[in-house]
Amino acid sequence: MKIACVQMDIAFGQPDLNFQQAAGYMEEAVRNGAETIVLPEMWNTGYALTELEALADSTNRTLDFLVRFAKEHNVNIVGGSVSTKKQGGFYNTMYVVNNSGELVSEYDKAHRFGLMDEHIHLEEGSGLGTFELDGTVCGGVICYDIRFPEWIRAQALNGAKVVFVPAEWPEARIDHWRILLQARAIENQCFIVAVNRVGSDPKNEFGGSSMVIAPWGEIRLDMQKQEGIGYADIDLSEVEEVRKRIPVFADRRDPLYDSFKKID
Ligand SMILES: NC(=O)CCC(=O)C(=O)O
Repeated sequence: MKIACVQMDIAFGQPDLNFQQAAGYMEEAVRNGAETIVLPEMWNTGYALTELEALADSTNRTLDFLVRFAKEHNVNIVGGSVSTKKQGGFYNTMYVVNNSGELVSEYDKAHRFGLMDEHIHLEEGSGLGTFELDGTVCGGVICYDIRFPEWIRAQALNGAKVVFVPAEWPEARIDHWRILLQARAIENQCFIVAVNRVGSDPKNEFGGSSMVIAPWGEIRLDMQKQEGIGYADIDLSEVEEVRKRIPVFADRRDPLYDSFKKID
């Protein structure tokens, strides 16, 4: 699977500009042979959370755009995430469209990040976010979700061999980002494909460092703070190989963990 990570800047509260930018990067990725394109978190509006009533996608604009592009170019798209308006309120939503133009996942961010006011403006999702691309079970989580190891584990236990992580992660905590992603790859013995934005908004400067991490923990792509597209080829047989070498999944002891589960 040749993956293209789009580490873009995002214009604050300007969806039209962001759609234009994303389309440009996606066309470049296709020209360079990408089979799967990955976008960052909230790429339509950025964290313009107080303006969601006017700006959040309530018309399927994103989905139509991704479906059309995927079909026309025969490419999978992990559509980062966008702000959406649905019944019940606003969400931080990841759409995944396969290379036939079929929507294979619509995942709403499960854990809201208080330091960026998500708990005030957004609803939380409750779906798992696993899906299939080219016959491989994949997972998708969004940014702050990676601080919850049990959440990524749930995806791995449901078969995910590649977990995609779009983000808007500030530079101030970029060391957490790097370490958490590497830990999630090693403990779940899966590929992690993580795409963060660069640039800044009125409150934060963002740290880039989009990465592709192999199941043994090696960093195969590290974009640091460079704006643009990074590419990595991933060989899915590595997942089986690592899981055979150290059979973490076979050695797990669910009944033991359950017996010590703290009930509030
Ligand atoms: N957009 C986010 O979820 C940011 C998460 C973050 O910065 C963190 O430290 O966690």
